Amino acid sequence: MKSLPFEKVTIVMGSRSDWATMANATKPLSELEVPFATAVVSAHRTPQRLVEFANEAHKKGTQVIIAGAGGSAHLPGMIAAMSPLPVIAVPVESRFMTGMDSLLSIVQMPKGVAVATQAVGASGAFNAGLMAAQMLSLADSELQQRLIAWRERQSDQVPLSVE
Ligand SMILES: Nc1c(C(=O)O)ncn1[C@@H]1O[C@H](COP(=O)(O)O)[C@@H](O)[C@H]1O
Repeated sequence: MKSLPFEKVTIVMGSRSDWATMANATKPLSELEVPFATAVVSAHRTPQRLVEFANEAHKKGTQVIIAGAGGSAHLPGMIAAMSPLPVIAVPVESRFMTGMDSLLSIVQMPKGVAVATQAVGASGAFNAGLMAAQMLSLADSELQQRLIAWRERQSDQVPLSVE
C-alpha cells in the first residue's frame, strides 16, 4: 500500500469526489511556491489512516493542514482533535443541502479544539490555500514578499470602471 504523503502544507479530503473543489486550494500554493501534498483521508471510511495522518503530520514536516469534507464532515475536527498543527477547513458542497450541512458540521467545534473554517466550495478552498501561505509567511520573509506582490497583482486586475 502507498504511504501517506506529507509536505509543508498537506491537503486532505474525505473522498476523491472532493478533488474538483479541493484542487482550488493548490492554486495559490503553486503561485506562491509553497510545497504541498494531497491525499484522501476519511474519518468515517478510513479511520486508521486518519489516526496515522493526524499523529504523524507534525513529525513529517507538515506545518499547516487543509482538510476538506462534505455532508457529515467530521474530518477537519477529528484531525484538529489529534494534531497540534493548525487545521484550515473547507466545507465541500454536498448533494443534499448544497454545503450547509458541511458548513455546520465543521464550524460548530466545541471550545478547546480550534478549526479555521473557510467558505463553502471552490472559493473557500482557494482561500484555504491562501491562508496556509499567510500562516507560513510569518516565519518566511521571502514568502511574505511574494504574498505582497501577489496581492498587488490581484488589485491591478480589478477594473476601476464598469464600462
Ligand atoms: N465527510 C466525509 C468524511 C469525513 O468527514 O471523514 N469522509 C467522507 N466524507 C464525505 O462524503 C462525501 C461523499 O463522498 P462520496 O462522493 O465518496 O460518496 C464527500 O464530500 C466526502 O468528503
